[in-house]
Amino acid sequence: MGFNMRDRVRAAGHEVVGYDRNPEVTDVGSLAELVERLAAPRLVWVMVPAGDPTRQTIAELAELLDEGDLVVDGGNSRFTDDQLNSELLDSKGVGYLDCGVSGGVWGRENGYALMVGGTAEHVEQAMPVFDALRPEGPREEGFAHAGGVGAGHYAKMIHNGIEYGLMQAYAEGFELLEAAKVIEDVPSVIKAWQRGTVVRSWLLDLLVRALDSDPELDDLRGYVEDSGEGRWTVEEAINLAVPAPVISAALFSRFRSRQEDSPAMRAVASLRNQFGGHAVQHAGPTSGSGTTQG
Ligand SMILES: O=C(O)[C@H](O)[C@@H](O)[C@H](O)[C@H](O)COP(=O)(O)O
Repeated sequence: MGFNMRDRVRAAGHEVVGYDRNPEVTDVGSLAELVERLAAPRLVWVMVPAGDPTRQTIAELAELLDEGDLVVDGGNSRFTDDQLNSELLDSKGVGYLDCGVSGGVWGRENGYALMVGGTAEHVEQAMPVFDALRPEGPREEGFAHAGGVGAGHYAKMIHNGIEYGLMQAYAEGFELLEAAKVIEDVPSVIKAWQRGTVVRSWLLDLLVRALDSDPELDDLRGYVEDSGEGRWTVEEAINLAVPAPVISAALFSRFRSRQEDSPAMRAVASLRNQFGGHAVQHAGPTSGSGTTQG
């Protein structure tokens, strides 16, 4: 993603020096070299995996940068990391902004929506780069200064929680259409929702795109990873006592997708058999084929 963002910022006429551990895409051999190549005051955009990789990169930058420089963490860091990163850099006179970035692999062409946390002064310093990255059109439709340090990543976390819920709703609708005998052409129904309907959206457009090349989605296994944002959203819902049943269910559906078989459902089947003598299916080579009464 950083690679695409570099291209977009360059295309807007800015000097960009990129460092990546992959020698095929990097412009320089180290962070130290990157800092040397840029004239102060510098803006360093960190776009690495959340957690330790981001924390370590920022700690290294704190040693290399000069007073007046600015670091933007554009990764999907947890918002609670931002205060620590900001304090560390502040002790060296280096500014810090956290920036939630949405747009994925399409952002290079369409622009990236940006949600930023930090001081107004730092936001102003970085605005030429934000303007280069955000989608064309009114700034407020693809950019928000959401609040102080942490607000950008908080906004992105909630955005991603919503993303989980929306995807899950489309997915369940897809399965229901597939299961119904009365529907003869599932992709055409979903395609027809793209214009005029209440549920039209970019995610729906992407589902149509996926169905164009694989009408029953049977090239894929129903196995879904997560990279943290949905979990943090649910944790935050618990902390704030805000009911978030849709996002929670969407997160748990992903966990369920990774199980070959469900221990919980084995327990339910077993109990139903214990108290009511209801039929169960037995595991083993003939798994699923035999049922017995308790
Ligand atoms: O807005 C975006 O561009 C996406 O949300 C992007 O940030 C990424 O695709 C998600 O982080 C995936 O999140 P999960 O791995 O948790 O599904």
